Amino acid sequence: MGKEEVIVKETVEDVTKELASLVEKEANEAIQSRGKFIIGLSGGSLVNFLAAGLPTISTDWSLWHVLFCDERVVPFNSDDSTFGVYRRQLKSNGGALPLTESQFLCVDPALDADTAAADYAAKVSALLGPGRAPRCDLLLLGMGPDGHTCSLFPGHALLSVTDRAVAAITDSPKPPPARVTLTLPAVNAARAAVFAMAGAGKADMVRRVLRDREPLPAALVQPTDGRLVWILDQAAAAKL
Ligand SMILES: O=C(O)[C@H](O)[C@@H](O)[C@H](O)[C@H](O)COP(=O)(O)O
Repeated sequence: MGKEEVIVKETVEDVTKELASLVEKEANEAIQSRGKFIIGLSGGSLVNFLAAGLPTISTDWSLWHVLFCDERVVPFNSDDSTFGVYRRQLKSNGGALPLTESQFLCVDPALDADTAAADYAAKVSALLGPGRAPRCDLLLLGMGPDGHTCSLFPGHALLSVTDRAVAAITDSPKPPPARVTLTLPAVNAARAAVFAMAGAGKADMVRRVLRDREPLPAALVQPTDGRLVWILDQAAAAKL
């Protein structure tokens, strides 16, 4: 297992800054060593952290490739589409995120979930190489109130998938039901994985994962040869 760090900052603004500086460092190291930066994004409150933090960083944006740790199989103009949410950020305020749509590797919402997963898996291998454990430079993850991360839910059969990097789910307990997600082998192959979160609403689950070490999906994120970083505000860390 790689190295785990838990960073506790005072406020949500400090979480945003810490996350932005970590992304900047990882991006610039990846670009320096490998000529490109491959980052996996999630939805939820992470989008707000990134919309506030990314414009402050200094990097060669043209060398970024963005994929999704998971995505809902819904049209891009649906409020449930994670790409849709980021796309609105690209367009707002003259571009809150300094990236272009063509830099995103998207799950095709015109396909059914299984076909969309196969199509997304092909796009991921074209970028990262074949296999069940492609190596992203950085994955930014969220954690739901049940301890899920990506579309890996507690007790779900997808947690035992080890033979592929990408899988479909059509019975997600959290709507919408049809999604495409990276699997645990792909998540744990990352060079770095980061959970960033804030607020008292996260405190119980943060305790269950980080202190009690319950085998919830978020706790199964343990990059085998990479960094794991949790960035919390004081409210989210209150029960550690
Ligand atoms: O598709 C989903 O189920 C959500 O996008 C999910 O993955 C999200 O990251 C967590 O539920 C945390 O959400 P918050 O960051 O908004 O608390």
